[in-house]
Amino acid sequence: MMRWLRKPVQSKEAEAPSDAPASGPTDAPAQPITDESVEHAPQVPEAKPIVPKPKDEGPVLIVREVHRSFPVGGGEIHVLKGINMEVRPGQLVMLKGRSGSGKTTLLNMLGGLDQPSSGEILFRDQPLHQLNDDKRTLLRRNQIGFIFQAYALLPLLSAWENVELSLRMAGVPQSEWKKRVTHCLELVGLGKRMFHRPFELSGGEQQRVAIAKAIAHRPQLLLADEPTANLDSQMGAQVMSVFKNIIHTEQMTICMTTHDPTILEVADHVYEMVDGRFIN
Ligand SMILES: Nc1ncnc2c1ncn2[C@@H]1O[C@H](COP(=O)(O)OP(=O)(O)OP(=O)(O)O)[C@@H](O)[C@H]1O
Repeated sequence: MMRWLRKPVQSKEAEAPSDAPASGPTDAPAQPITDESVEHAPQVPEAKPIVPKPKDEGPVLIVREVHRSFPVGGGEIHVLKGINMEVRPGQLVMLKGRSGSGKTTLLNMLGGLDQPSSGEILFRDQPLHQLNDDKRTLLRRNQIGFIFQAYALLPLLSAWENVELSLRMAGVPQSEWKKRVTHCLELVGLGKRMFHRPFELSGGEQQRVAIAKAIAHRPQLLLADEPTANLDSQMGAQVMSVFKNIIHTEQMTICMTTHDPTILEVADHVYEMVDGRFIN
């Protein structure tokens, strides 16, 4: 479901690119997942760390007593009811819970797409809950990557062009595009599919293009809303394998929502949400 689109929040990602260069680690050598290895991947393959986990310099995200209510009709619906959590560098954190429990509402706030009714969200010590729209847009553009259940690729552009577009939007200098696009597509195992358009790719391959697109500008934090929901179990396992690989090679931190109990075992931490609260 295109859940992010129905929320009354604004993304300015489509506006003119910022001049600020993307920050983050320099290209670590890609540990390519070849098309062959990905296609024959076991359930959830172990990622081989080729560089150490990112140095733990304190939490990437701190969430304190977050509440979120929405006006509905003449009243109000209280969706998040006092969320506390912490995400540390290099972690893969999952939010699990039934439909309607509030996972997407929380993920939107972690990415600065929406703001809490009360409470605090610190992203690398920056108070997301206090930043205005323009500052949150800039922070998202440079430091956060998003992956949606429905891939969100531009259908007329090739995999290459889709990833390149994200570098253009983030204001990354053009001289870096070729190397970075190649690196990201190889990293997700699509070195041989770079010039295919979305309709020429399988669902799993399209999701991997979406991942390459989301990480191209080297965000510190990658947020994914049900990234495996449209995929069969083998393709879902491939996506999880790519996530583990990205954490090690790109020094990123990932927070995702899921319904799928079969992928929970690869998480470093699972928060279970019931009716707007964590029960663990
Ligand atoms: N903008 C909004 N206005 C009113 N209600 C909203 C709004 N956004 C979310 N809600 C409500 O908040 C509740 C939680 O929604 P949310 O999308 O966060 O759940 P979820 O756990 O992500 O569900 P799913 O697994 O189906 O994606 C739902 O009852 C939903 O209708």
